[in-house]
Amino acid sequence: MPPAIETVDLVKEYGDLRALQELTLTVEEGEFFGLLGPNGAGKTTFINTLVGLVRKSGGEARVFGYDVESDYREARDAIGLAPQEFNVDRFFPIREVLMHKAGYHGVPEDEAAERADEVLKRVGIYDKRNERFDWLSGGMKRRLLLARALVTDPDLLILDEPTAGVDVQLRHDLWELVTELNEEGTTILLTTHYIEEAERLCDRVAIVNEGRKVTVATPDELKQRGTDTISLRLESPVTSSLAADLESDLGAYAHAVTAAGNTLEVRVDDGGSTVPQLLSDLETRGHEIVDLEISRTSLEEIFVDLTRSEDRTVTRSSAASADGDDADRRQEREQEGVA
Ligand SMILES: Nc1ncnc2c1ncn2[C@@H]1O[C@H](COP(=O)(O)OP(=O)(O)OP(=O)(O)O)[C@@H](O)[C@H]1O
Repeated sequence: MPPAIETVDLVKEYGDLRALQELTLTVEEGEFFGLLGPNGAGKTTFINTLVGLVRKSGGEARVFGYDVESDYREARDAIGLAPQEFNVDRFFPIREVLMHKAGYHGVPEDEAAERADEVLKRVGIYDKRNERFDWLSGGMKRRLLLARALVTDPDLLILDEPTAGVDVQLRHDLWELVTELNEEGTTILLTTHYIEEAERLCDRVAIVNEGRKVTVATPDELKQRGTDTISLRLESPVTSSLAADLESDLGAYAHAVTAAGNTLEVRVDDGGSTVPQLLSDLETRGHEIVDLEISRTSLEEIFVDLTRSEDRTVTRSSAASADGDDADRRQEREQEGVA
Protein backbone atom coordinates (compact mmCIF):
# COMPACT_ATOMS: atom_id res chain seq x y z
CA MET A 1 0.00 0.00 0.00
CA PRO A 2 1.44 3.41 -0.92
CA PRO A 3 1.78 6.00 1.85
CA ALA A 4 -1.30 8.06 2.72
CA ILE A 5 0.66 11.22 1.87
CA GLU A 6 3.93 11.44 0.03
CA THR A 7 5.48 14.71 -1.04
CA VAL A 8 8.89 15.06 -2.62
CA ASP A 9 10.58 18.46 -2.89
CA LEU A 10 7.19 20.14 -2.85
CA VAL A 11 7.40 23.84 -3.69
CA LYS A 12 4.72 26.54 -3.65
CA GLU A 13 5.56 30.05 -4.65
CA TYR A 14 3.30 33.05 -4.29
CA GLY A 15 5.30 35.47 -6.43
CA ASP A 16 8.61 35.92 -4.60
CA LEU A 17 7.37 34.24 -1.46
CA ARG A 18 8.22 30.56 -1.19
CA ALA A 19 5.48 29.25 1.08
CA LEU A 20 6.71 25.64 0.68
CA GLN A 21 10.40 25.03 0.15
CA GLU A 22 11.31 21.54 -1.12
CA LEU A 23 9.10 19.92 1.47
CA THR A 24 9.57 16.14 1.50
CA LEU A 25 7.22 14.33 3.83
CA THR A 26 5.72 10.85 4.13
CA VAL A 27 2.70 9.96 6.23
CA GLU A 28 2.09 6.23 6.42
CA GLU A 29 -1.35 4.69 6.16
CA GLY A 30 -3.00 4.53 9.60
CA GLU A 31 -0.77 7.16 11.21
CA PHE A 32 -1.94 10.02 13.36
CA PHE A 33 0.40 12.69 12.06
CA GLY A 34 0.79 16.24 13.32
CA LEU A 35 1.94 19.25 11.34
CA LEU A 36 3.25 21.91 13.68
CA GLY A 37 4.63 25.31 12.91
CA PRO A 38 4.21 28.96 13.77
CA ASN A 39 1.81 31.25 11.88
CA GLY A 40 2.72 31.44 8.22
CA ALA A 41 4.86 28.28 8.28
CA GLY A 42 3.00 26.84 5.27
CA LYS A 43 0.71 24.29 6.93
CA THR A 44 -2.51 25.39 5.21
CA THR A 45 -0.69 25.77 1.91
CA PHE A 46 0.53 22.18 2.27
CA ILE A 47 -3.01 20.95 2.93
CA ASN A 48 -4.50 23.04 0.14
CA THR A 49 -1.99 21.55 -2.28
CA LEU A 50 -3.11 18.04 -1.32
CA VAL A 51 -6.81 18.82 -1.81
CA GLY A 52 -6.37 20.74 -5.07
CA LEU A 53 -7.15 24.23 -3.78
CA VAL A 54 -3.61 25.39 -4.49
CA ARG A 55 -1.56 24.48 -7.55
CA LYS A 56 1.97 23.46 -6.65
CA SER A 57 4.92 25.26 -8.26
CA GLY A 58 7.22 22.25 -8.18
CA GLY A 59 7.90 18.80 -6.76
CA GLU A 60 5.55 15.88 -6.31
CA ALA A 61 2.52 15.25 -4.11
CA ARG A 62 0.57 11.99 -3.91
CA VAL A 63 -2.29 10.74 -1.75
CA PHE A 64 -2.48 6.93 -1.50
CA GLY A 65 -0.32 6.87 -4.63
CA TYR A 66 -2.59 9.22 -6.63
CA ASP A 67 -0.99 12.36 -7.97
CA VAL A 68 -2.89 15.33 -6.52
CA GLU A 69 -3.06 17.01 -9.92
CA SER A 70 -3.08 14.35 -12.64
CA ASP A 71 -5.24 11.93 -10.56
CA TYR A 72 -7.11 14.74 -8.83
CA ARG A 73 -10.47 12.96 -8.56
CA GLU A 74 -9.06 9.76 -6.97
CA ALA A 75 -6.82 11.69 -4.59
CA ARG A 76 -9.61 14.08 -3.56
CA ASP A 77 -12.16 11.28 -3.03
CA ALA A 78 -9.83 9.68 -0.48
CA ILE A 79 -9.64 12.87 1.64
CA GLY A 80 -12.03 14.37 4.15
CA LEU A 81 -11.04 17.93 4.99
CA ALA A 82 -12.17 19.93 7.99
CA PRO A 83 -10.71 23.33 7.08
CA GLN A 84 -9.77 26.19 9.34
CA GLU A 85 -12.28 28.55 7.77
CA PHE A 86 -16.04 28.11 7.87
CA ASN A 87 -16.78 27.66 4.16
CA VAL A 88 -20.23 26.09 4.35
CA ASP A 89 -23.28 26.73 2.20
CA ARG A 90 -25.46 28.89 4.44
CA PHE A 91 -28.75 28.51 2.58
CA PHE A 92 -29.55 24.85 3.18
CA PRO A 93 -30.29 22.90 6.34
CA ILE A 94 -27.08 21.26 7.45
CA ARG A 95 -28.34 17.72 6.75
CA GLU A 96 -28.79 18.72 3.11
CA VAL A 97 -25.34 20.31 3.03
CA LEU A 98 -23.92 16.94 4.03
CA MET A 99 -26.07 15.07 1.49
CA HIS A 100 -24.89 17.39 -1.31
CA LYS A 101 -21.30 16.78 -0.29
CA ALA A 102 -21.74 12.99 -0.33
CA GLY A 103 -23.63 13.25 -3.64
CA TYR A 104 -20.80 15.24 -5.16
CA HIS A 105 -18.47 12.37 -4.33
CA GLY A 106 -20.78 9.89 -6.10
CA VAL A 107 -22.78 8.53 -3.14
CA PRO A 108 -26.41 7.69 -4.18
CA GLU A 109 -29.12 9.85 -2.57
CA ASP A 110 -30.62 7.40 -0.06
CA GLU A 111 -27.18 6.30 1.10
CA ALA A 112 -26.15 9.98 1.33
CA ALA A 113 -29.12 10.64 3.64
CA GLU A 114 -28.16 7.69 5.85
CA ARG A 115 -24.56 8.82 6.01
CA ALA A 116 -25.56 12.40 6.81
CA ASP A 117 -27.66 11.20 9.76
CA GLU A 118 -24.90 8.88 10.93
CA VAL A 119 -22.18 11.55 10.98
CA LEU A 120 -24.48 14.16 12.54
CA LYS A 121 -25.11 11.70 15.37
CA ARG A 122 -21.44 10.90 15.62
CA VAL A 123 -20.41 14.53 16.09
CA GLY A 124 -23.38 15.19 18.40
CA ILE A 125 -25.51 17.69 16.40
CA TYR A 126 -28.21 15.41 14.98
CA ASP A 127 -30.92 17.43 16.74
CA LYS A 128 -29.78 20.47 14.70
CA ARG A 129 -30.07 18.64 11.36
CA ASN A 130 -32.81 20.89 9.95
CA GLU A 131 -31.13 24.15 10.92
CA ARG A 132 -28.95 26.34 8.77
CA PHE A 133 -25.27 26.80 9.33
CA ASP A 134 -25.61 30.42 10.44
CA TRP A 135 -27.90 29.40 13.29
CA LEU A 136 -25.32 27.08 14.87
CA SER A 137 -23.03 28.11 17.71
CA GLY A 138 -19.28 28.34 17.02
CA GLY A 139 -18.65 24.93 18.58
CA MET A 140 -21.47 23.34 16.56
CA LYS A 141 -20.01 24.85 13.39
CA ARG A 142 -16.70 23.09 14.17
CA ARG A 143 -18.59 19.84 14.68
CA LEU A 144 -20.36 20.31 11.35
CA LEU A 145 -17.05 20.81 9.52
CA LEU A 146 -15.92 17.49 10.95
CA ALA A 147 -19.22 15.84 9.96
CA ARG A 148 -18.83 17.15 6.43
CA ALA A 149 -15.28 15.77 6.27
CA LEU A 150 -16.55 12.37 7.45
CA VAL A 151 -19.65 12.03 5.27
CA THR A 152 -17.63 10.60 2.39
CA ASP A 153 -16.05 8.00 4.70
CA PRO A 154 -12.50 9.18 3.88
CA ASP A 155 -9.35 7.09 4.29
CA LEU A 156 -7.42 10.27 5.06
CA LEU A 157 -8.91 12.86 7.40
CA ILE A 158 -7.24 16.27 7.36
CA LEU A 159 -7.97 18.56 10.28
CA ASP A 160 -6.70 22.12 9.95
CA GLU A 161 -6.67 23.52 13.49
CA PRO A 162 -9.90 21.76 14.47
CA THR A 163 -9.89 23.01 18.04
CA ALA A 164 -9.02 26.66 17.42
CA GLY A 165 -11.24 28.73 19.68
CA VAL A 166 -13.37 25.88 21.01
CA ASP A 167 -14.14 25.31 24.68
CA VAL A 168 -12.42 22.66 26.78
CA GLN A 169 -15.37 20.25 26.67
CA LEU A 170 -15.60 20.29 22.88
CA ARG A 171 -11.85 20.01 22.55
CA HIS A 172 -11.95 16.82 24.61
CA ASP A 173 -14.96 15.49 22.65
CA LEU A 174 -13.13 16.11 19.38
CA TRP A 175 -9.97 14.45 20.69
CA GLU A 176 -11.97 11.39 21.66
CA LEU A 177 -13.71 11.23 18.32
CA VAL A 178 -10.58 11.57 16.19
CA THR A 179 -8.77 9.02 18.34
CA GLU A 180 -11.62 6.57 17.70
CA LEU A 181 -11.52 7.28 13.97
CA ASN A 182 -7.79 6.66 13.92
CA GLU A 183 -8.21 3.40 15.83
CA GLU A 184 -10.75 2.36 13.20
CA GLY A 185 -8.04 2.81 10.56
CA THR A 186 -8.45 6.38 9.28
CA THR A 187 -5.15 8.14 8.65
CA ILE A 188 -5.16 11.57 10.24
CA LEU A 189 -3.21 14.70 9.41
CA LEU A 190 -3.69 17.37 12.06
CA THR A 191 -2.37 20.90 12.14
CA THR A 192 -2.45 22.62 15.47
CA HIS A 193 -0.93 25.39 17.55
CA TYR A 194 -1.65 23.48 20.73
CA ILE A 195 1.47 21.53 21.58
CA GLU A 196 -0.46 19.56 24.18
CA GLU A 197 -2.84 18.43 21.44
CA ALA A 198 0.00 17.12 19.28
CA GLU A 199 1.69 15.47 22.23
CA ARG A 200 -1.50 13.76 23.26
CA LEU A 201 -2.76 12.59 19.87
CA CYS A 202 0.03 12.22 17.36
CA ASP A 203 2.23 9.21 16.59
CA ARG A 204 4.68 11.51 14.83
CA VAL A 205 4.91 15.22 14.21
CA ALA A 206 6.62 17.27 11.52
CA ILE A 207 7.77 20.69 12.59
CA VAL A 208 7.76 23.14 9.71
CA ASN A 209 9.04 26.67 9.65
CA GLU A 210 9.04 29.15 6.77
CA GLY A 211 7.96 26.40 4.37
CA ARG A 212 10.78 24.05 5.34
CA LYS A 213 10.74 20.80 7.26
CA VAL A 214 12.71 21.32 10.46
CA THR A 215 12.30 17.81 11.83
CA VAL A 216 10.03 14.76 11.94
CA ALA A 217 9.89 12.81 15.20
CA THR A 218 7.63 11.27 17.80
CA PRO A 219 6.62 13.67 20.59
CA ASP A 220 8.79 11.61 22.98
CA GLU A 221 11.83 11.84 20.72
CA LEU A 222 11.36 15.59 20.52
CA LYS A 223 11.21 15.90 24.26
CA GLN A 224 14.43 13.95 24.59
CA ARG A 225 16.12 16.65 22.53
CA GLY A 226 15.56 19.11 25.35
CA THR A 227 17.64 19.52 28.45
CA ASP A 228 16.73 19.00 32.11
CA THR A 229 17.26 21.43 34.93
CA ILE A 230 18.28 20.04 38.33
CA SER A 231 17.41 22.55 41.07
CA LEU A 232 19.16 22.00 44.40
CA ARG A 233 18.63 23.81 47.68
CA LEU A 234 21.83 23.79 49.72
CA GLU A 235 22.34 24.20 53.44
CA SER A 236 24.39 27.39 52.96
CA PRO A 237 24.30 30.18 50.32
CA VAL A 238 26.13 29.62 47.04
CA THR A 239 28.29 32.54 45.93
CA SER A 240 28.55 33.30 42.23
CA SER A 241 32.29 32.63 42.29
CA LEU A 242 31.56 29.23 43.79
CA ALA A 243 28.99 28.66 41.05
CA ALA A 244 31.61 29.51 38.41
CA ASP A 245 34.06 27.07 40.05
CA LEU A 246 31.38 24.41 40.08
CA GLU A 247 30.59 25.09 36.43
CA SER A 248 34.15 24.32 35.45
CA ASP A 249 34.32 21.36 37.84
CA LEU A 250 31.01 19.90 36.68
CA GLY A 251 31.62 20.84 33.04
CA ALA A 252 31.91 17.20 32.01
CA TYR A 253 28.15 16.72 32.29
CA ALA A 254 26.61 20.15 32.98
CA HIS A 255 25.77 22.72 30.28
CA ALA A 256 25.36 25.56 32.76
CA VAL A 257 25.40 26.17 36.50
CA THR A 258 23.63 29.17 38.03
CA ALA A 259 23.32 30.21 41.66
CA ALA A 260 20.84 32.37 43.58
CA GLY A 261 20.81 32.43 47.38
CA ASN A 262 20.84 28.83 48.58
CA THR A 263 19.68 27.52 45.23
CA LEU A 264 21.85 26.00 42.58
CA GLU A 265 20.52 25.19 39.11
CA VAL A 266 22.40 22.76 36.91
CA ARG A 267 21.34 22.21 33.30
CA VAL A 268 22.11 18.73 31.95
CA ASP A 269 21.01 16.43 29.13
CA ASP A 270 19.34 13.83 31.30
CA GLY A 271 18.53 14.75 34.90
CA GLY A 272 17.72 11.24 36.14
CA SER A 273 21.02 9.68 35.21
CA THR A 274 23.10 12.72 36.23
CA VAL A 275 21.79 13.23 39.76
CA PRO A 276 23.88 10.52 41.54
CA GLN A 277 27.11 11.88 40.03
CA LEU A 278 26.14 15.48 40.80
CA LEU A 279 25.26 14.68 44.41
CA SER A 280 28.49 12.87 45.02
CA ASP A 281 30.49 15.71 43.37
CA LEU A 282 28.77 18.31 45.55
CA GLU A 283 29.20 16.28 48.74
CA THR A 284 32.88 15.75 47.98
CA ARG A 285 33.16 19.56 47.80
CA GLY A 286 31.51 19.86 51.22
CA HIS A 287 28.03 21.08 50.17
CA GLU A 288 25.04 19.74 52.04
CA ILE A 289 21.87 19.28 50.00
CA VAL A 290 18.49 20.05 51.55
CA ASP A 291 16.18 19.57 48.57
CA LEU A 292 16.33 18.53 44.93
CA GLU A 293 13.97 18.77 41.96
CA ILE A 294 14.32 17.89 38.27
CA SER A 295 12.30 19.69 35.59
CA ARG A 296 12.17 18.68 31.94
CA THR A 297 12.15 21.09 29.02
CA SER A 298 8.59 21.14 27.81
CA LEU A 299 7.73 20.25 24.23
CA GLU A 300 6.58 23.82 23.89
CA GLU A 301 10.03 25.17 24.76
CA ILE A 302 11.63 22.77 22.28
CA PHE A 303 9.15 23.84 19.61
CA VAL A 304 9.87 27.52 20.19
CA ASP A 305 13.58 26.78 20.02
CA LEU A 306 13.28 24.86 16.75
CA THR A 307 11.15 27.49 15.04
CA ARG A 308 12.85 30.64 16.26
CA SER A 309 12.18 32.99 13.39
CA GLU A 310 14.68 34.46 10.99
CA ASP A 311 13.65 37.70 9.30
CA ARG A 312 11.93 37.25 5.99
CA THR A 313 13.44 39.24 3.21
CA VAL A 314 10.74 38.90 0.55
CA THR A 315 8.52 41.72 -0.54
CA ARG A 316 4.82 41.09 -0.28
CA SER A 317 3.53 43.20 -3.19
CA SER A 318 4.58 40.69 -5.85
CA ALA A 319 3.28 37.82 -3.70
CA ALA A 320 -0.19 39.33 -3.55
CA SER A 321 -0.43 39.89 -7.28
CA ALA A 322 0.58 36.31 -8.05
CA ASP A 323 -2.33 34.92 -6.15
CA GLY A 324 -5.05 35.24 -8.80
CA ASP A 325 -4.59 31.75 -10.17
CA ASP A 326 -5.10 30.04 -6.81
CA ALA A 327 -7.97 32.30 -5.82
CA ASP A 328 -9.82 31.34 -9.01
CA ARG A 329 -9.07 27.70 -8.41
CA ARG A 330 -10.28 27.86 -4.82
CA GLN A 331 -13.53 29.54 -5.85
CA GLU A 332 -14.07 26.97 -8.59
CA ARG A 333 -13.54 24.06 -6.19
CA GLU A 334 -15.68 25.55 -3.48
CA GLN A 335 -18.51 26.00 -5.95
CA GLU A 336 -18.21 22.31 -6.69
CA GLY A 337 -18.63 21.74 -2.95
CA VAL A 338 -15.28 20.02 -2.81
CA ALA A 339 -13.54 21.98 -0.10
N1 LIG B 1 -3.07 33.10 -1.40
C1 LIG B 1 -1.92 33.57 -0.96
N2 LIG B 1 -1.27 34.56 -1.62
C2 LIG B 1 -0.07 35.02 -1.18
N3 LIG B 1 0.57 34.57 -0.08
C3 LIG B 1 -0.05 33.58 0.60
C4 LIG B 1 -1.31 33.04 0.20
N4 LIG B 1 -1.66 32.05 1.08
C5 LIG B 1 -0.68 32.00 1.99
N5 LIG B 1 0.29 32.90 1.70
C6 LIG B 1 1.55 33.10 2.46
O1 LIG B 1 2.21 31.85 2.51
C7 LIG B 1 2.81 31.65 3.78
C8 LIG B 1 2.25 30.38 4.38
O2 LIG B 1 0.89 30.58 4.74
P1 LIG B 1 -0.03 29.42 5.34
O3 LIG B 1 -1.41 29.97 5.47
O4 LIG B 1 0.15 28.19 4.55
O5 LIG B 1 0.63 29.24 6.78
P2 LIG B 1 0.10 28.43 8.05
O6 LIG B 1 1.26 27.65 8.56
O7 LIG B 1 -1.13 27.68 7.69
O8 LIG B 1 -0.24 29.62 9.05
P3 LIG B 1 -1.33 29.72 10.23
O9 LIG B 1 -0.81 28.88 11.34
O10 LIG B 1 -1.31 31.17 10.55
O11 LIG B 1 -2.64 29.25 9.68
C9 LIG B 1 2.48 32.89 4.59
O12 LIG B 1 3.58 33.77 4.50
C10 LIG B 1 1.28 33.46 3.91
O13 LIG B 1 1.21 34.87 4.07
